[in-house]
Amino acid sequence: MKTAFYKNSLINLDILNREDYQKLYEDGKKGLVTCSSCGEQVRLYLGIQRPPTFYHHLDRNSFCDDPLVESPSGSEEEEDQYVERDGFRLPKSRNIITAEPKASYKTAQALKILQPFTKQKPNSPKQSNGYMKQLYRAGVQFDENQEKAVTSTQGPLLILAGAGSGKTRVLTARTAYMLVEQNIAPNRLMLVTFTAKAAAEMKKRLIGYPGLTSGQINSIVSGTFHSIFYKILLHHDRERWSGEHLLKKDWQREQIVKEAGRKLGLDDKEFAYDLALQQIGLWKNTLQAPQQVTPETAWEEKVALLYKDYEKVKANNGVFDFDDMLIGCYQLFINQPHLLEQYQNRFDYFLIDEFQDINKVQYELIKMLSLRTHNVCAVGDDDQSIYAFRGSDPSYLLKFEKEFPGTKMVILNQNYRSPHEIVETANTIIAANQQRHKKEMKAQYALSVQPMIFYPYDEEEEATMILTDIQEKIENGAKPENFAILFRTNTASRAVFERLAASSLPFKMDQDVESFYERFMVRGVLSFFRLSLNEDDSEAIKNILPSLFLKQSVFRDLQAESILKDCSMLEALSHVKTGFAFQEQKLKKLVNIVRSLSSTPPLQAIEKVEKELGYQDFIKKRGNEGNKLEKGSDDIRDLKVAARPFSTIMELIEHANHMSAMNREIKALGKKMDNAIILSTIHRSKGLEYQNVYVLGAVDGSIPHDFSLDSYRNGDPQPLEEERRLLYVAVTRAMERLYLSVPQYRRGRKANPSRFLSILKKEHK
Ligand SMILES: Nc1ncnc2c1ncn2[C@@H]1O[C@H](COP(=O)(O)OP(=O)(O)OP(=O)(O)O)[C@@H](O)[C@H]1O
Repeated sequence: MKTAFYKNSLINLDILNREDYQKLYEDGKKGLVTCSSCGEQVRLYLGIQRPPTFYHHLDRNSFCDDPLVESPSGSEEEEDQYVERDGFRLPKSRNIITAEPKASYKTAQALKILQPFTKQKPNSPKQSNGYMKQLYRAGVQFDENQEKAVTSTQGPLLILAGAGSGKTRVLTARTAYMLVEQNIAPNRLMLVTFTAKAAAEMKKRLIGYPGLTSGQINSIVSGTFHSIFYKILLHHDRERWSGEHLLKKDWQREQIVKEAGRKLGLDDKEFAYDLALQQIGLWKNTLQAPQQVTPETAWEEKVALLYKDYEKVKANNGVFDFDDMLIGCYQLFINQPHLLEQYQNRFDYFLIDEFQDINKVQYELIKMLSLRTHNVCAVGDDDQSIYAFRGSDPSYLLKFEKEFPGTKMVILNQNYRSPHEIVETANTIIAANQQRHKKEMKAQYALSVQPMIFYPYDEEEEATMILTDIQEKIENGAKPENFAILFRTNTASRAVFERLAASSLPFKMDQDVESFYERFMVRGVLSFFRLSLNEDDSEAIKNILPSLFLKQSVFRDLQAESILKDCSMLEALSHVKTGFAFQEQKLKKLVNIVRSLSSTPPLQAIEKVEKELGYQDFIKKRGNEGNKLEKGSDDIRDLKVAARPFSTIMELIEHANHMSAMNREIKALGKKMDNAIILSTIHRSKGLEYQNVYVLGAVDGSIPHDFSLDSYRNGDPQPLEEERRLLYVAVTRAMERLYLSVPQYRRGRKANPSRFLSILKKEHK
């Protein structure tokens, strides 16, 4: 059904502005839309599987005929036939207008897969015997290459394992094989994983393998680089490296750099200290001491000064951070060669997972420890290297054969996770990367269900369409834990979060994701709104000070002023003496502008804050502070999209409060929840698999991220290649179905489909 009654008018989906679909969808749920024929309540279907249509709420499968379409009278000008009502452009008459369709609905598209599926069973191992036979009998199968990777235990070995090719299976079987078949003492083996979770998963799998005792499994030296090397440090200097001296929390580290920043005259709330710490971590992980750093930008120059101070303060107070665990061990081995020798003799075999994400200090540690035996087994996939911003360097994987002479290489290219259609899509995407070992994944089966690209109008509709799709699938028997919604950066998940929070579906997300409305820039704008509603909101006053270029110490002056002059905190701003006539003048004008916000509709109010209260200038200034991943201006554009459904700032503030509370609640619940839809960044999804995967925002600027496009324009193609790998990682998480979302508008502007998808269309049409 294309037509319905809404706000006393007959509306037609083909003519309605596309941006109004979402509102119509929501009003349908409130019972405000009725059938054009029978008068029953109808709702708008906004999903992926079918084009938008009205359906009867009480009986979804019964549809009435649309009324006969009448031609518009030729005398009236087209525009005269419409009336604006509540921001909606509605036809004046109760007849349907058959004008040119204004909507640009684009039907979801199944990617046609050119390469037909040919069932090519991977070679079975020629003649497995000994422990391998036992594994087979226990139901753990291997193909020829997997078995080769398991049983080639002597000398350096590089296992290039594509996505879903069973590298976890191979690593665990190899460990078991060495212990049972080759009688290697478990404590001669070092097994390094990227996360503690992966190490636990490996142990869990090992317990299920034949011939192993839990005593043996527990004697293996396994864990992350940090956990293993920290134990070594503790063993040699328990006092210095005691856990109580560890800066466990980000805020502890931030406190030190902030203190250093104050000495440099940097503002606490204004300077991007989180990013500064990330940069310091990157320098540390690439073994660049403070005096060795060569800053490339003015921002890096400031961070380099903070780095110097940070290290000095830590040393003076006898505290250390996580990065120091690896650097400390590296220095221990360099300064005390006899200890290095001791550990070289202690370990015979090294198994390193996720080798593509190894950084310099980790690499150097393994290199020096394995000098005696060269028994290093590196497992990795250069196509899944996505942590360069943290100092990871896939070139260690690419140059492994050179660095470890006599390396044997095994390529695992059978994908056991996903059907042919998904594997082919992933192959096509990643083939465009220049810097990689060329390899093509082969699927084991085809599903005849193609990955889909769908085209929501914007982020809001994207969230609605995905939720509809999930609900449909759950009604057909799927479980919430079968779904993952993946995105490039956390801010991109706002609309999906809001839609899920309003539904009864269980979902969970990473613990460190702050609510969109708590983001620094967003909080700043909302604080102006809060002040317009309550002129004594002291939290809001504190939050707006940075954007007025006032120090936090001004807060105390304002408190005093408001008592002395018996005025509100907001009014007190007009009495602040900054010593700059221009600034004082601005503060005087500010009070009335802030007051006027309470009666301004949210979108205009945001613009007022930007233009009349100088927020745009503030963002521009902060934009120079080196943050290349998250721009303040993007947050404000996101806020405008989020604010669209609200007619007053009071409503918007209530919504923001509610969403922040939901964020805390979901995080608290999430820890205990296993059966839930997963909301995750692509980075965090690595190594995991889900039946149904939705990838948000497959548009330029999101994937690939804007900053990588900037780098590309400036002649550096590396970040763009990493972005392509990110899409590859996202796509290869899907075990059955994959949906790529290409919103037509993002952050209020027309968006272009991700350049990474153009090859799919070319190849697959
Ligand atoms: N030889 C095999 N036969 C059948 N199934 C297999 C085989 N090898 C691996 N699998 C299955 O394939 C899936 C993917 O394996 P695994 O999770 O070990 O892949 P991975 O290489 O670690 O993936 P990624 O790097 O993409 O995270 C798992 O469900 C695993 O049980």
